[in-house]
Amino acid sequence: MAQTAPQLKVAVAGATGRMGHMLIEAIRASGDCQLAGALDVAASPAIGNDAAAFLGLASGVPVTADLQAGLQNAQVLIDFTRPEGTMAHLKACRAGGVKMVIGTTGFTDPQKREIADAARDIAIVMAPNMSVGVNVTLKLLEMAAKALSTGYDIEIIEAHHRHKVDAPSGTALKMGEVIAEAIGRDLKECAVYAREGVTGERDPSTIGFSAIRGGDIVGDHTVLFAGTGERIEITHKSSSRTTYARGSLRAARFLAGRDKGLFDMFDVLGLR
Ligand SMILES: NC(=O)C1=CN([C@@H]2O[C@H](COP(=O)(O)OP(=O)(O)OC[C@H]3O[C@@H](n4cnc5c(N)ncnc54)[C@H](OP(=O)(O)O)[C@@H]3O)[C@@H](O)[C@H]2O)C=CC1
Ligand SMILES: O=C(O)C1=N[C@H](C(=O)O)C[C@H](O)C1
Repeated sequence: MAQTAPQLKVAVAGATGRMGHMLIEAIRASGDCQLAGALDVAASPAIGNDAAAFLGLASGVPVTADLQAGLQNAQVLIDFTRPEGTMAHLKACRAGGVKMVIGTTGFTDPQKREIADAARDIAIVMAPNMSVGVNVTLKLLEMAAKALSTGYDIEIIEAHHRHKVDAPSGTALKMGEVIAEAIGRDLKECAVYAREGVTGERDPSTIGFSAIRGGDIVGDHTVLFAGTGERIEITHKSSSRTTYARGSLRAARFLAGRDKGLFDMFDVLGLR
């Protein structure tokens, strides 16, 4: 008799959001993962509906706001919601021994510390960008920043859709952190998030951020190293959210072999 391989049981938080839908579609198409739960806010009109109804399909998994019900069959929760939602899900996952892939952005430092603390009990992959391309770009930036640490002004420009609620994007901040670390600066001390009025000349030790919001832009990031007589631009452009969903499933599979610890996409992709 043919043996069927065991499937990874994955729950999705923010199941009716932009990423939630992409994830449910990717899980159904994967062949090795199974949708095991679908969470959303209690006020969502989709509560009680089948989580795959937006695809015209039946998964047998209802959208629920009850964390215990949504997590009871899951090995991993993939969370693309808001920081306050993620923190509530984190507590439930820690209590229930459910691993987490966290794609949500906009966390405060205390929230990040709480996530790191939870990783003493459960395995977590957390990254502001799950795409392979962005994570390879982060490695390119590390190299470029080291070579261009003096004589080049560093500016990070990001553009996203009109619905995005946090700025700068988590990816832009991560780019800033990677660059700052590569050249021995502290992003908290050198980041400039806004310029208006008489700003004075640019301080060469700063890293500037600019955020554009409009239309349906999926996510563009450019790091500009502006020198005298030349400038270098390293750009990544997302044209579809499928890359984030595929990366999230890679992260979920990576967690299948881990019991605890905090990991990122460098760990998942072997880029460390
Ligand atoms: N790491 C990565 O690769 C990527 C990260 N992101 C990040 O993922 C997050 C979600 O993005 P996106 O899918 O576009 O956003 P959406 O607004 O489309 O989806 C968010 C989902 O989370 C739900 N939600 C909102 N607040 C809460 C809460 N307090 N508790 C539980 N659920 C909640 C929303 O429900 P409702 O709509 O009913 O309020 C919605 O279903 C953002 O932080 C974004 O920056 C996005 C893309 C890639
Ligand atoms: O909100 C989004 O859409 C995205 N958010 C992430 C971020 O804040 O970096 C990743 C990607 O850029 C899309």
